[in-house]
Amino acid sequence: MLDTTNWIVQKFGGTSVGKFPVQIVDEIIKFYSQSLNNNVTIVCSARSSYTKVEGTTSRLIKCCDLASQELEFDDVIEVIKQDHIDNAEKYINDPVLQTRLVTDTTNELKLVKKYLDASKVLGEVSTRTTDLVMSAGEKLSCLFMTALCNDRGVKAKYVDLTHIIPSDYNVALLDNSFYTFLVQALKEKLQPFVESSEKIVPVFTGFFGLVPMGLLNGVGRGYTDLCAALIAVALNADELQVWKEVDGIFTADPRKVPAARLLGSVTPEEASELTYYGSEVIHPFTMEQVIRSKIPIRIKNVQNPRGDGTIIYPDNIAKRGESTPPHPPETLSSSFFEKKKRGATAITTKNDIVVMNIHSNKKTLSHGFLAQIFTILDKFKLVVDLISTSEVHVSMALPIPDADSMKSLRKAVEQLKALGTVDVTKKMSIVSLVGKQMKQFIGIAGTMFTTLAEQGINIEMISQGANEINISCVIDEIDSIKALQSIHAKLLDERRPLTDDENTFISFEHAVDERLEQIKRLDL
Ligand SMILES: Nc1ncnc2c1ncn2[C@@H]1O[C@H](COP(=O)(O)OP(=O)(O)O)[C@@H](O)[C@H]1O
Ligand SMILES: N[C@@H](CC(=O)OP(=O)(O)O)C(=O)O
Repeated sequence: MLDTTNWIVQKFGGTSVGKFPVQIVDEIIKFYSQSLNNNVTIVCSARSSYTKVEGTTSRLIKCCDLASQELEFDDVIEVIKQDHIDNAEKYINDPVLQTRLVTDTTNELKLVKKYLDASKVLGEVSTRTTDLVMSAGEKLSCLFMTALCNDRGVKAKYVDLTHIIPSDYNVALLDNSFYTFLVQALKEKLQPFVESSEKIVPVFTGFFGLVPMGLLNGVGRGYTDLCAALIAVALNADELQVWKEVDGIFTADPRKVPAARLLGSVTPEEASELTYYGSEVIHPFTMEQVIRSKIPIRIKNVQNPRGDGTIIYPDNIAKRGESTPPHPPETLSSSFFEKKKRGATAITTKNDIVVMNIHSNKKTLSHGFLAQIFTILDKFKLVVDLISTSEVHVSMALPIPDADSMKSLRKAVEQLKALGTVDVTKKMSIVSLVGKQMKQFIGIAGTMFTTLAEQGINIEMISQGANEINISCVIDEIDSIKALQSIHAKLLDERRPLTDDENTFISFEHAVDERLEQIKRLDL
């Protein structure tokens, strides 16, 4: 028998809560908890009415920046307050629930003001204060979603995770011992719901506490995915559902490549690479936690809740309760296990890339040369996405998405000039072809680069990722859409004629779903 707990964790992003709250309650939470009779836990991010960059988290971070410069931030808090009060008045019908929500919202923002007033006097906002201020985004969003559930006939209870990590808890790294500690703490928060005879949906703030080095440094934006993953682990959930405004993971960004196809399944490694190289699908730290507990992740669309979505699951690990894949039950068709995806899975681009070339002046030994370069980059907190080196020459692609990182780059270049000649090319883009099986597929890199040449696109730098599931190159940003569309047409469009190398190509897209279905039918 499959070992199920009947718990499902549903994570809703900030723009989904901002734009589709009623659909979330009526068509998603109600469907799973009432029609399918699952036990549902929901985890929400801070609301964004339009886009994440203009959303509540971004506004709260802005308040921290202003306070650290001893500038006024009250206007920004007022915008957040008004936005949430208007929202409460628009969606919550029950007057008691509405009044309570408005009061709770006002009180949370008073607290934010108190923290920031103190910081403004000091002219410094500590990482702890930044975390406390940011936590308000998820608190406001979850107070609202709890009220909305109760208003629409789904019994729900708000759970605040801001203080789940004790203030004296100290670690230098967010390693497995930290996550194990957090999962245990989450289990304690969940216990009353698990033991309750009444069905109550816990609404967890998608902000999991004040981490020792600060959440932005330790995890970064998009932390709610990780929070939801840890809750799924604590519940031993049957599935973690990440609800977005896209049907799942496509072979390319569907906004840029109209011919992109929805993928039935991808591996966690592929999902991580796609997210890192420009397709913001899921926070990369999320996967490790749930996969360790053998919990599948499903990406689904709030605007199309009955769609299958995309499942993220390893192709070499048995699901919970399932025998290990190398020894499949004999009744499973052997052809099923022989299916191999032979080509690329998806293509993505990442803009705002700067290419930096450094030619050594040969005054340092080659090993010292690289060490010094990285010491300088580290000092200015600059990240290197791709690198190619020879003894005296280094080419690097660095993501420089904003004015602050550009300032850091300029300072770094000044210091790097002591090592040799440095040149910098801005407005570049990384094109990455991702696929778990690509490493056995010899012609694929050749086809990718020939396609770019045919389109007259100049390649500045090439790198085949060390993990062998990613082939990347750097091109001019202006050519990125043309590159995406032409490589997609050659290597990912199913209607294209197969190349010689690909005549054994068999689609693997629904492999995980199929495998689970077959095993369920066997009633092991
Ligand atoms: N390969 C891809 N598959 C699916 N979406 C992609 C891909 N690459 C880029 N995207 C874009 O990522 C976005 C993710 O969805 P969205 O729900 O807007 O994110 P969020 O959860 O952060 O609000 C979509 O707008 C989509 O166009
Ligand atoms: N609100 C946070 C956390 C988050 O995960 O957001 P979202 O789920 O909307 O990407 C952020 O903006 O980074």
